[in-house]
Amino acid sequence: MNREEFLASWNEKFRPQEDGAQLPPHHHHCLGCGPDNPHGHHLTVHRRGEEVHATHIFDERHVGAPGIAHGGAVATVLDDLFGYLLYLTGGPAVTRQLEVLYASPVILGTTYRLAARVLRAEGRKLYVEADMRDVEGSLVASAAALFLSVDVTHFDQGMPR
Ligand SMILES: CCCCCCCCCCCC(=O)SCCNC(=O)CCNC(=O)[C@H](O)C(C)(C)COP(=O)(O)OP(=O)(O)OC[C@H]1O[C@@H](n2cnc3c(N)ncnc32)[C@H](O)[C@@H]1OP(=O)(O)O
Repeated sequence: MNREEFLASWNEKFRPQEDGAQLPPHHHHCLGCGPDNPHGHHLTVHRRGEEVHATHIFDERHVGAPGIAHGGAVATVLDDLFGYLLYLTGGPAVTRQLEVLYASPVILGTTYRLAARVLRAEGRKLYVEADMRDVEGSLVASAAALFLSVDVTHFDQGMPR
């Protein structure tokens, strides 16, 4: 994606989102949610009140120990889910710090439910938390992160030169 295409999608992505709405992917090749990334998680995320929710099944592409999701893949999904809170807070930000608690193994081929929320905002700082549970409601992982808001020039660093 070039800079012009990225900017063109900006206003559409950060418009107000109704409760219940499916939120747009960060971009089409995003590792967490891009529908066109063959290595990605293809997360589908909805607004639920002041939270964002997703249902996810990890597969063989995300394996760590046999039959168990790699911890980095779990962190990727939690981090990307945090990125959806930005549609509720109204502007782009990036992860400055991410902490993941792995409560029990995440089993491939199993359905998990994820939810994320903003704890507080202080200037550019956005403190967020998320949890991932099995269908019985038991916690398998949780995360806390600090996002820092950025302006569009931040993303120039990744654009083709
Ligand atoms: C279309 C969709 C697009 C939207 C894109 C969404 C995509 C979502 C994808 C999922 C999320 C990602 O993976 S994002 C990708 C991974 N993250 C990144 O690549 C970020 C790499 N890091 C950076 O570029 C930089 O470190 C920044 C921009 C995050 C921050 O740099 P900076 O702007 O210079 O900030 P800095 O001055 O250091 O700190 C700002 C303030 O925060 C405080 N601060 C800094 N760290 C901490 C800390 N750990 N705990 C408390 N406070 C802290 C500082 O003291 C300071 O406070 P004070 O003095 O002001 O009080």
